[in-house]
Amino acid sequence: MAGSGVFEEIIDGDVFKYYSEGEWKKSPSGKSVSIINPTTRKPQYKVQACTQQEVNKVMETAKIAQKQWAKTPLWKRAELLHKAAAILKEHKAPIADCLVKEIAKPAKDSVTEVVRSGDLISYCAEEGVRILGEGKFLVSDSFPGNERTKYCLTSKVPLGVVLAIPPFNYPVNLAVSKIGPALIAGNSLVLKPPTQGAVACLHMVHCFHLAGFPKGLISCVTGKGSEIGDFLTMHPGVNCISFTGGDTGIAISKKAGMIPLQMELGGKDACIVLEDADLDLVASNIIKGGFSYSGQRCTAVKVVLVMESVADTLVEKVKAKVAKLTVGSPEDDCDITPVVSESSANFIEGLVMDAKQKGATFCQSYKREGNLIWPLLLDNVQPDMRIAWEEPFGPILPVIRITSVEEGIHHCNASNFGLQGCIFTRDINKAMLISDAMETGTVQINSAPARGPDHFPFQGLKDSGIGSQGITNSINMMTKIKSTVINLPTPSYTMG
Ligand SMILES: NC(=O)C1=CN([C@@H]2O[C@H](COP(=O)(O)OP(=O)(O)OC[C@H]3O[C@@H](n4cnc5c(N)ncnc54)[C@H](OP(=O)(O)O)[C@@H]3O)[C@@H](O)[C@H]2O)C=CC1
Ligand SMILES: O=C(O)[C@H](O)COP(=O)(O)O
Repeated sequence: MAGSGVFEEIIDGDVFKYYSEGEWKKSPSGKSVSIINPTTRKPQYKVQACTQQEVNKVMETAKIAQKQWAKTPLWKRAELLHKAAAILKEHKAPIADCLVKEIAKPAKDSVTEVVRSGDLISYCAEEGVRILGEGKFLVSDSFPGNERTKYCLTSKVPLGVVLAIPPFNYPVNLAVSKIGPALIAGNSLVLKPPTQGAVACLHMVHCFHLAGFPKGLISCVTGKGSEIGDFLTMHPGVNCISFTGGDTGIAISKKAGMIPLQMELGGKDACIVLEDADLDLVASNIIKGGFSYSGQRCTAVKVVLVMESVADTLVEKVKAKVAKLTVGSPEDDCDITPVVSESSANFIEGLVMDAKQKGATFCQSYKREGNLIWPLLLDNVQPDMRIAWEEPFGPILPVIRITSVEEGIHHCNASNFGLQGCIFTRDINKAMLISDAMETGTVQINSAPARGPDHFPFQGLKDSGIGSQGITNSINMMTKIKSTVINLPTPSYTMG
């Protein structure tokens, strides 16, 4: 049960505490925020509604703790991260249970998210000691007009205080994908968890507490993004923001000061299917890519662009697989579970009704009970339908029939998003040409889009983001280069 056993100290009555100065605290605001269980649609948990005062305190202590942490040897930082990873994995069951109740993620996937997060932290520790242990040595005589009188030593140094804001769909994993790189690189970290997913995040933060990280190095302030978000992102104490979520990220990037930003935002990942594709492979990937976690993944397949000549066959294969998807509660580990909120379900329904009115072919009847929406494949979608362009973040998948590859590439590139895309063909030469033409951060050949494995680079173009994630890129992004130049009175060339 949440807040029991080793997690007892993170709860006060029925309200979960926030984490500041190495301690679990109640907000003097006396206010709390309810977390609604997407399945029951009833309040499940409560968290503190932190105020600007608490944010100020957290920033102040994060700055002080970072100075000391930057002087902590890399191997010691890595050792603590490995310890936190082990504790997190040891307590995967209660944390996964929070995910089931807060975001209706199927039970098995919830456990996978926690285990994957532990592995991610350990990989950060290993990668960090390697890449941060190396710098550059440059000599001056490679630039015209110089003798060898200057040696330049460069190293990667921390940025300071990193603000991490993850979204609801991977609250734990997308939090540690920011925490791990920030800490190994010598930064301190302030986490603002998504409201849906906050309790899972608080449990995860307690695992870092139990591992023995210094006081103030990690903090976690809870509350609605709409209430404390601006104060956090515009806070002068923040030296870097790593954000994953929707359009909010675009607004943040306009408001944030002159600090490095890492933004992973929405996507409308296209799946281009050529005539020579293995249609069974395509159908399986459309199911996995389009419907896992009920389509609530930024990397979900969000539009299928299939050559007309194979469209009928492919649609039949996908329909047969959709019929086998189980629909119900996350506790029962169903494939399709309730979407995160009523407003999200209403938004999805709006897209479905628009497609209906404009003449899309419904491969199943539309069905909804509360936040639970049955999987739906929409065929013969046309460019004037909203579903052709907008991200449903739900189990609804549009199919657009194309008569040329160029038409598919054009649709993909006309989107304001550019996260990932995929191509199915047996011809690698064609696949490469199409991949090069697609304006997306990643193109998968013969598989559905995916962020993982977590050390792969992960980036979005256009409205899909700024910068690149993935463990190595995040560590590098959360550092800056510092040079020290040794000036010699006379040229000196090293002899062998
Ligand atoms: N590219 C990627 O890697 C991913 C992209 N996404 C995208 O995220 C969206 C769905 O996730 P969702 O969580 O609803 O996204 P949101 O953008 O609504 O929220 C993301 C985070 O931002 C917080 N937030 C809200 N308002 C502010 C603010 N003014 N300032 C600072 N933070 C704020 C939220 O807190 P609170 O919950 O309290 O409102 C939450 O922690 C989809 O568009 C999806 O594509 C999702 C996952 C991965
Ligand atoms: O949050 C998301 O949706 C992701 O970053 C996608 O992750 P996945 O491809 O591993 O599901």
